[in-house]
Amino acid sequence: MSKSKKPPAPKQAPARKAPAETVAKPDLAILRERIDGIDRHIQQLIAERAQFANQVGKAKGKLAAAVDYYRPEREAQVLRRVVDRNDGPLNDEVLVRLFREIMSACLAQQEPLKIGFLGPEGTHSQQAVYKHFGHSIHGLPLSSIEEVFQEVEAGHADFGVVPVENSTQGTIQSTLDMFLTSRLKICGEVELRVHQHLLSRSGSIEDIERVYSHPQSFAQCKAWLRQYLPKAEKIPVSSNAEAARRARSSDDAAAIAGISAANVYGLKSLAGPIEDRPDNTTRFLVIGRELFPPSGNDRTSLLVFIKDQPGALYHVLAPFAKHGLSMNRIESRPGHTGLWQYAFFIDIGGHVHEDAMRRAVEELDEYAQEVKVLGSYPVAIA
Ligand SMILES: O=C(O)C(=O)C[C@]1(C(=O)O)C=C[C@@H](O)C=C1
Repeated sequence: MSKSKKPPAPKQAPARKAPAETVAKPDLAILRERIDGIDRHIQQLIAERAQFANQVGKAKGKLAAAVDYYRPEREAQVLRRVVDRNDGPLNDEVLVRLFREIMSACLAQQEPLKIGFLGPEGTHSQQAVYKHFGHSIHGLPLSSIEEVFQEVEAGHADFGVVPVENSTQGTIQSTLDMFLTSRLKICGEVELRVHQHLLSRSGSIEDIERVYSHPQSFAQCKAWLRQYLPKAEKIPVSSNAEAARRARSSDDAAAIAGISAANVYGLKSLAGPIEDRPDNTTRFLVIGRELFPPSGNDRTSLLVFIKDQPGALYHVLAPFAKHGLSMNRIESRPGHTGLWQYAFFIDIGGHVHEDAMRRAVEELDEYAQEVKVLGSYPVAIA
């Protein structure tokens, strides 16, 4: 969709600058009155929107649970329109966040969604949950990526959010490997800019003798640690939030974690952001029990099992090229069913309900031992 921009204002002769004393200052009381009026209007519109969303819920019929009302493809369309309409001054990310919260609250009128994530409270996974589902949800902090899959499979959680790759550190293999055997589907993706901080209960970096963090976060801050805390002991733990929990026990300990862990565990940020690359981003997948319809800008993830033989990779790639589909990512892993059998994880632009993708998958199916559609889901927004 093309972004409709306002036409440029007609050129005028530059206004002559008035002497300083004659420039009229905006009247604070008048401006606040305008803001009050706009707030009244926004509130009225939000209430009206919530009523319509409630009616949409009723139009869907008597459904069993909140998860049956959730429509990620529709939410993606709503948010893309927000981005298309945006002419500032707020940026796309901010506006998407606001509208996401409105939809989250509208959906929670039925019942809040239950979302499992790699806990405890304060992890980047929890931030990814809020970014994708808004705050009107019931978050379930779980102790491992495996447990997130199990809780969604068992129906105790409606969806799960798991990290799959980081721009600095690469793939999170334990997540990919879960898909080798899981029946769950990928229903969405979230991209989160990850900022790391050095957190401690003491106010000073000179006191720090031990640093706790997840191995991935240590790796993201390697150069910074070498420069500023070369002598401190680095202790790997299961999550950044666990690191923050440990760091609160003494003044000579610190954790590398997101700033939200500082609030949860009562710590101060001694330095941050401290990640070596300023564009450090983690991609998360939303996992659920069903496949949703196309949103208009989707990605499909496939798992293709293939024997290690000449031309294997060519046969995997050829059908997508033939049908004009672009591949974003391909990664091979040893399969789970036999020696020298390989599994390719592939991400391609498009949805399996669309013709080109359906045909490409059918052609691939003839050659591969097994093709598993892991999911077709809206491309991450802002
Ligand atoms: O359009 C729908 O199907 C709705 O239920 C409404 C709405 C919204 O607030 O816009 C709410 C929840 C869904 O996940 C998608 C959109």
